[in-house]
Amino acid sequence: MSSVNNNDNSSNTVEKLIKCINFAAIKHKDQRRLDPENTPYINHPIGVAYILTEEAKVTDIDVIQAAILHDTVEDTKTTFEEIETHFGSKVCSIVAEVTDDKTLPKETRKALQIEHAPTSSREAKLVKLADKLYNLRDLERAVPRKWTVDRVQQYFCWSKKVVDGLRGTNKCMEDNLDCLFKKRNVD
Ligand SMILES: Nc1nc2c(ncn2[C@@H]2O[C@H](COP(=O)(O)OP(=O)(O)O)[C@@H](OP(=O)(O)OP(=O)(O)O)[C@H]2O)c(=O)[nH]1
Ligand SMILES: [Mn+2]
Repeated sequence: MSSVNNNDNSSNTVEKLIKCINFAAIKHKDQRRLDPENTPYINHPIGVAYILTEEAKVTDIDVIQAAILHDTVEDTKTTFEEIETHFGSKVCSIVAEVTDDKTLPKETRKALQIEHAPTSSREAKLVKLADKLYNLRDLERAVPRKWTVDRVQQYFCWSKKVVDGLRGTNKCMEDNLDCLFKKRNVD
């Protein structure tokens, strides 16, 4: 029966995704976005994964899992050991590539993103492109609490420098990002 075959593959994929979503939801449970509505933080990693599946047409399950988990180590007490134990070494390595070291000064972290973008793996580049696209769209939608108009513009300018190092990875996301940069006169 064909349903047996279908079930084998797709139920495994669904299980992996629900496991990631559940893990990230628990880890981010006390966090909110900085928008005026205090949106739950988990909307961001889920939205990043949704950009990858719906717009970028990415089907690599490791990339989608890494997208859902991408801010857990950076922004919560989650460790890379936990990620590796629950989700394996491939997903863990993608998450590691897109995780900033929050012990470094902000200026250094921002410079390192620009420096590391061109040499990162294709999988990490996909997650980074979707992360930037989500955050820039979010900035268009609402200005985060305590952010000045100038800070918003600086974020666009810095993002363009990171994105320039990620090019040649996914036309759909790069075109969408370029539209946003153009609207802001960022080049
Ligand atoms: N646009 C927007 N961003 C918000 C909001 N709430 C939280 N953020 C987060 O803020 C981060 C960008 O703010 P910054 O001040 O530049 O960065 P920092 O957290 O590293 O200090 C993003 O982190 P990130 O996802 O790790 O990406 P990255 O920009 O550090 O690469 C983004 O997810 C919101 O309401 N709108
Ligand atoms: Mn993020």
